[in-house]
Amino acid sequence: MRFWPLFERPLKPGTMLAGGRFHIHRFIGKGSYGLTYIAKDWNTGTDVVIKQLRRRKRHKPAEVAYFMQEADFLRRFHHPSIPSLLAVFQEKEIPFLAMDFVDAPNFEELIFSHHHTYTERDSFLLLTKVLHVIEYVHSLDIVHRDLRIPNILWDGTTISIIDFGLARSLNAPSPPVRRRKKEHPLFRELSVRSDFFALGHFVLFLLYSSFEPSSKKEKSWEEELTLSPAAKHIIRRMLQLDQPYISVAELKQEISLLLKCDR
Ligand SMILES: Nc1ncnc2c1ncn2[C@@H]1O[C@H](COP(=O)(O)OP(=O)(O)OP(=O)(O)O)[C@@H](O)[C@H]1O
Repeated sequence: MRFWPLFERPLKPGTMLAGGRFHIHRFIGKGSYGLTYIAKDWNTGTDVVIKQLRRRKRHKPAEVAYFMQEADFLRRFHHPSIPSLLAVFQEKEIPFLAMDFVDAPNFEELIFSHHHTYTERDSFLLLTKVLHVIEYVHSLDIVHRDLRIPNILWDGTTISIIDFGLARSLNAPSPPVRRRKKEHPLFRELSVRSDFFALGHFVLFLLYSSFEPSSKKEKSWEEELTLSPAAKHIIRRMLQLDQPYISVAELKQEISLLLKCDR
């Protein structure tokens, strides 16, 4: 059996990939599947994101299939809020994929580093923008299954959705569902409901950004947040505490009523 060190050293800045087309600028993060970099694409002169499968995963067919599936989905999408796939290639038998770089902060950074705060109205307006993108994804019978705040980017004008590594097709066989330890099973369900469940948490993160605790006692979001009855109703349905939504259209309709009443 081959032994691979647990810590895999990222490629150095200046490394050339794909026959010199991509030039690594910097390493930006490590996901469960591999390593991510910002690079320059010499074909266009623009910055791109390059994902590299971990070396020890390259001989595991399921891991390679997961990795290639993200490339497949990105190839199928044609949407201004989803990065386009630029290339898929191998270097020394390790698969890589290159996609557009989205130059915008994600909501984890906006809330916890930039300390942005969002009212109920702001939160549901932003949720509507995210839902426009997710409606497109669902129209292709694909569910994202990882709509956490680090994967939703906002430059003040455009929402972008990244990281389709856990996305699945609803009508084609896909690699088995894999669940990370401690995560709620409803996050990974093979159904559009998993995206509504995740976006219920997304909207709660936005709403909690302006929350000032008045006591040390931990309470539920319904007790802590001051929300309109319509907002509570929508979040309860997204979190499947009440009847789950069956489509983005149904959810968007309830949000648009809330936003009309709120004017
Ligand atoms: N197209 C992109 N444009 C801009 N930043 C990106 C893009 N794709 C990924 N990133 C950023 O690269 C970093 C690493 O992302 P990646 O998806 O590889 O890992 P992760 O999301 O941290 O891990 P995991 O997928 O295991 O949850 C993150 O900070 C992410 O925001």
